[in-house]
Amino acid sequence: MEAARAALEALRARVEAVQPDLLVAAGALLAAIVVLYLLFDTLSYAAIPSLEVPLKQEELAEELEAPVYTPPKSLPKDKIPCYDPGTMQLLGYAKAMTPEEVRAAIAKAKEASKVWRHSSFAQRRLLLRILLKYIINHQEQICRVSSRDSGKTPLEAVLGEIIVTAEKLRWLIAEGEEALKPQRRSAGVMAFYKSARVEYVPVGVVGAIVPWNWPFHNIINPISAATFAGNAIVIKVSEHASWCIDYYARIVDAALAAAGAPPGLVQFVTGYGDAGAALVAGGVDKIVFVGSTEVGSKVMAAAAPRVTPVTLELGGKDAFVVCGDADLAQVVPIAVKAAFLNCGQNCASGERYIVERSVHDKFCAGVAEVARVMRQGPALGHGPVDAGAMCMPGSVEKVHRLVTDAQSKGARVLAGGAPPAGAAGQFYPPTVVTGVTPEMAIWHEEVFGPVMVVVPFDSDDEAVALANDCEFGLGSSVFSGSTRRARAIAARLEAGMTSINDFNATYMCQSLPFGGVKMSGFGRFGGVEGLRALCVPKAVAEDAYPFIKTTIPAPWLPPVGPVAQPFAVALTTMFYGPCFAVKARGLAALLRCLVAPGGGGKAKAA
Ligand SMILES: NC(=O)c1ccc[n+]([C@@H]2O[C@H](COP(=O)([O-])OP(=O)(O)OC[C@H]3O[C@@H](n4cnc5c(N)ncnc54)[C@H](O)[C@@H]3O)[C@@H](O)[C@H]2O)c1
Repeated sequence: MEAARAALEALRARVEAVQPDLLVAAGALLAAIVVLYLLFDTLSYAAIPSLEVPLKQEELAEELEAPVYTPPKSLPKDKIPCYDPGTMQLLGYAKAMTPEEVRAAIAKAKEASKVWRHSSFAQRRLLLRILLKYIINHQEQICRVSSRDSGKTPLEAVLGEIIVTAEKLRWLIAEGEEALKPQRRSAGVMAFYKSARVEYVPVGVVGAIVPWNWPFHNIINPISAATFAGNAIVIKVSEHASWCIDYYARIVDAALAAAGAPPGLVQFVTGYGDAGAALVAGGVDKIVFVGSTEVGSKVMAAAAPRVTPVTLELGGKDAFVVCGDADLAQVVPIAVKAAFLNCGQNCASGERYIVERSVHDKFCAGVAEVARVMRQGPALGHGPVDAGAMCMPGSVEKVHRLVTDAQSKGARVLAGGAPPAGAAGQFYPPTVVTGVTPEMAIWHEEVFGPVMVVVPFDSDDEAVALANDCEFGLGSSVFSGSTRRARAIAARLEAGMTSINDFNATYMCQSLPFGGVKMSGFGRFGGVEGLRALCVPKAVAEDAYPFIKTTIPAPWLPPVGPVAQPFAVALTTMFYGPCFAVKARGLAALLRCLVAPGGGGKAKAA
């Protein structure tokens, strides 16, 4: 013991003697590594081309001087009126493209796709890096243009247009190639001498149809994934957010040119439903539709004659389950964001709040208090607001119809509940409704507006039943102080995505697939699955060893003899027999076949 202690003391003394030198050397090495890394990082950033995208006066202006727009009885066929939904000021007109023009755009994209499919991942990454650099350096501008066209507040624009887009680009740059690399697969038993793999081959031209709720993210999301997968893309934007596309298309075009991509790789289509229909029927190789369930089913039917594959990202009515043991101080602000972000105009918006009875009243009081103090107004030029305008004409009326229907059937409105009198823009206030029953339309219909519906539950089974009592199944959330309990509830929810103790956290993890079940659609967009869905998963098998190649066994060579089938049966038994004895029986039968008359191919000679 004494000897060990002495040895330890001696060792400590020796380490202490050299320690200062070692520390200095290690510190210097670390500093050198950090400096080198920072130098490399700065130089590689500087090497990414910076885009020059000229802006128009109205894209730069915080406040506009423009006439107020009064929607006409019938819309012009050849152009789309664009206006700021917060002030109703006319921004201008976008072209309503004809079906012929859409087909011409597809043809251009097809030509470009023939070149781009052979591009390297390094070139595709460069394209995304150029985009990311521009986006990060011009966030406020991109957001201002989105806010003006769609009514969202500048803060909401950063959250929904920029952050998720930046994360998507970062993920594709960091992990996209890994997801699309050929993947080795097992060759099986009878093909033991083969090497098998899946190659992810670009489909060609992706046709994407997107809604208006996040006009920047909704275009960069499919453009980045489609081009990274080696495709061209024709993207049909919504007639309710077409003004901003002029600027966003200039960004994309400049990035394509700087990355050396073929002209025509990304084509924008502005127009009404007929332009979308022309895109679906126009011979694209894959359709990604993001929009309502009603139009999504039409798109699916229209894609059927050409058997064009479709991914459908449709409506949602997310359940937000709050257990009695959840931390309400954490939950209430998240619940408010989940319901009211972008005026609730999100496919994955919290709509149905299912709250354990023990905390139901406290939860309602908390969210209603926040909803009541939220200021609403035009997004730009009038000081900060917490909620902006609703983008689509008719949305305010639709939301109000659902709220008043519920009220007339006994529901209670704790906050909001009526559009502000005399407001120039399309506003509906953050609204909290309780006492909702399944007889009310608001329990079933997608509101797509700033309305939080709260219902109580008494047992976890009831919470799950309430959450699943819905035609949609896109996102969902469960909050509980017990992770085990939250996971158990989450596992039973009929939804494509679930966040535990958070809302929509799955979307911040861009490696995850995005999509729903039931009437929320099928197929996945985003993540590894979404990226691969923009490719043909081509199966390839080849000889694994140069000295073994496939030959047709002699008994099977025509004209076949009587042992041809017994030989096949024996071979099957030998390879797939469930135990060694059965396999041995197969081998014995195989040998018998080979020595039988005609077994060595003599039948042919005969
Ligand atoms: N699941 C998701 O990822 C997701 C994301 C955002 C929005 N949404 C859903 O989108 C809906 C709101 O968006 P919207 O009102 O723009 O949806 P929408 O279905 O009315 O329109 C979507 C797009 O389809 C086009 N279109 C219309 N008729 C068409 C046709 N016959 N053929 C082809 N295209 C046609 C429109 O011009 C528009 O560009 C909500 O239901 C929302 O839940 C879903």
